[in-house]
Amino acid sequence: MEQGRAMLLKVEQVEKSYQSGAARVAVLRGIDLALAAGETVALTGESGSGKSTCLHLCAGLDRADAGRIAVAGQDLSGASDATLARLRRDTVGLVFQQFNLIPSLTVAANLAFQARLSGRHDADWAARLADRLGLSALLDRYPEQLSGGQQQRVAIGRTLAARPALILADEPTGNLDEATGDSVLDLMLELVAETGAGLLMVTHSTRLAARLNRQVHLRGGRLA
Ligand SMILES: Nc1ncnc2c1ncn2[C@@H]1O[C@H](COP(=O)(O)OP(=O)(O)OP(=O)(O)O)[C@@H](O)[C@H]1O
Repeated sequence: MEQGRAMLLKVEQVEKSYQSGAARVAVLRGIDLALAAGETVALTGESGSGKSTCLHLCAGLDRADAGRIAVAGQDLSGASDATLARLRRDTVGLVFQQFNLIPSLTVAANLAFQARLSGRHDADWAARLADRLGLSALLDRYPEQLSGGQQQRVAIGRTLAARPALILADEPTGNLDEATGDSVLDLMLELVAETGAGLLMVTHSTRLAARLNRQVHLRGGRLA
């Protein structure tokens, strides 16, 4: 599978544990994962199994205790904080459960924010995204004037607007009802296909997971 396809994300024997009181709790005990450009992978696992931890490490938001993670050929292990920040600005798009919208900016400005930072703002693409995400009538509103589901769609749009090579999404449709969640996932998959990005998406739903190219399951600190 690796031949001829650029590996966007390569995780090798990654370990991570947390201090809990006097004890050290091993959350990831040597996980391996490879994701190619254009590939969509669902990451499932019980609550507390380490899915968010895995995504945080891949985004360079936290560092692994052992093993190696490379994103678009960049090794994160020895990378400086500045390099990791640049990677998040230029290469990786994050959609987390907390939407982290900027309260003082309108929906339109929130949508454009990431793309502007990475120098990839494209007004036509942003307008198309807003339209497809059902946000066109809400562009002048502020985040506090939106429902949870609307905020989630802005968070998704903001990430896609910057056309990241790798999208890391933590339950991106978690706040949406089933029908809206389905249509937002449809759209995400369509846009991911259109931009050629790779997608690693955490979900609790086996039904949604089945719609991605591949499913990996985290159990006992290992991926299967
Ligand atoms: N910063 C931290 N300090 C200590 N323990 C942590 C920290 N972050 C996560 N943990 C613990 O690590 C384990 C894995 O957490 P994580 O959030 O990665 O799981 P998850 O699979 O994403 O769970 P959920 O599906 O409930 O979001 C949990 O037991 C959690 O309590």
